[in-house]
Amino acid sequence: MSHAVILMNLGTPAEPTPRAVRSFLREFLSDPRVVEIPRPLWQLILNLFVLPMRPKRIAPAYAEIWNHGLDGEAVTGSPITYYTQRQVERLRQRLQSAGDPAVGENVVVTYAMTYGAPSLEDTVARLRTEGAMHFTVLPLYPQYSATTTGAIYSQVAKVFLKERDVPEINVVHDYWQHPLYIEALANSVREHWQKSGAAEKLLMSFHGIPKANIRKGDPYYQQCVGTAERLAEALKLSRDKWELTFQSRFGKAEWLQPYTDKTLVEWGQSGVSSVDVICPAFAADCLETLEEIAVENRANFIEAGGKEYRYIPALNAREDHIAAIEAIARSYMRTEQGCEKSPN
Ligand SMILES: C=CC1=C(C)c2cc3[nH]c(cc4nc(cc5[nH]c(cc1n2)c(C)c5CCC(=O)O)C(CCC(=O)O)=C4C)c(C)c3C=C
Ligand SMILES: [Fe+2]
Ligand SMILES: [Fe+2]
Repeated sequence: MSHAVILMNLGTPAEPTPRAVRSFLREFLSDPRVVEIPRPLWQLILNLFVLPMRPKRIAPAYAEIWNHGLDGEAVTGSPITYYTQRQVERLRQRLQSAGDPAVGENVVVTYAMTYGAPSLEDTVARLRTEGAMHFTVLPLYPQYSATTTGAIYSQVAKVFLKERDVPEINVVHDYWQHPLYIEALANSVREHWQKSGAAEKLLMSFHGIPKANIRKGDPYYQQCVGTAERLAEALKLSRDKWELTFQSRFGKAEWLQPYTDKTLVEWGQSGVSSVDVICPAFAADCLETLEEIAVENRANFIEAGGKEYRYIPALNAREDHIAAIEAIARSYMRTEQGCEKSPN
């Protein structure tokens, strides 16, 4: 009998083809946690406009990042899956060699994706047959949003809906202010500065969500601001040296601002010559960092007059990141509770 730790991230298409991207986007964008437009209207828009067109446009971008890593890392397949698998391996090593008998040999570490494969449902079913009694689900989203972490809570509830003896489940809510997460981010910036020198500005770009979600109570914006302020403080950066922006806008509604792409163009035009970009909301490099930030926005900035643009990789499987993830997982695991089966 054992504890199972399940790392979760968004997911990715099975292949970088329009067909596979369409199937992934259908599942992802049909989730009412992600798009809150009333169902019949959204299903119409999704089936008439988004799914016939977007996959053809996005598949070539996926093809560009497929098998491509930063700093010569030999990535295979989709980077988000590759890095999540490396995180699992490193966390497994740390937890299993911890010498803590309550955790030690009894802990199983694996991952699931909210959309695409492997699903949470399949993963939990497999772990149950292997004897897992306690589950710690760790969404790799440092900042809570109903569109990401909230969607995982919904899936957890659904997976156990038909079970009589529901196991003990802990879901990590957020970790934007965890000191080890902030420290790992700060270390990654400092290492980058040591290698390449510090640029004029540090841009902290977070994945956006619709602005209306914040008005309805999503705490995501406040947690992004909190993260950015803590990171700037750890780096001893004065307020004029950094900015917080939001990327990856989707659809016609107003999203959180300032927008990353607009800010970089304005900076290029107004004489900012060098910029370092970090994406603290992404635990693993993926399409939104490797393509949108490292390629598209670089081109925007240079075209607008900027000279040097450097993307600081996501924390991925860095040891200090895994140390943070380990501490967060442990704080949610009730190891003092044994894993024995109830007497019958
Ligand atoms: C309404 C649409 C979307 C919301 C809200 C949203 C929030 C959100 N997403 C992430 C993290 C990731 N998103 C990724 C890709 C992606 N996101 C959307 C749309 C919304 N995201 C789309 C349509 C896509 C697919 C690409 C595209 O068609 O543009 C990814 C990368 C996946 C990969 O395969 O590499 C990540 C990671 C967060 C953190 C977030 C809210 C906080
Ligand atoms: Fe997204
Ligand atoms: Fe246990």
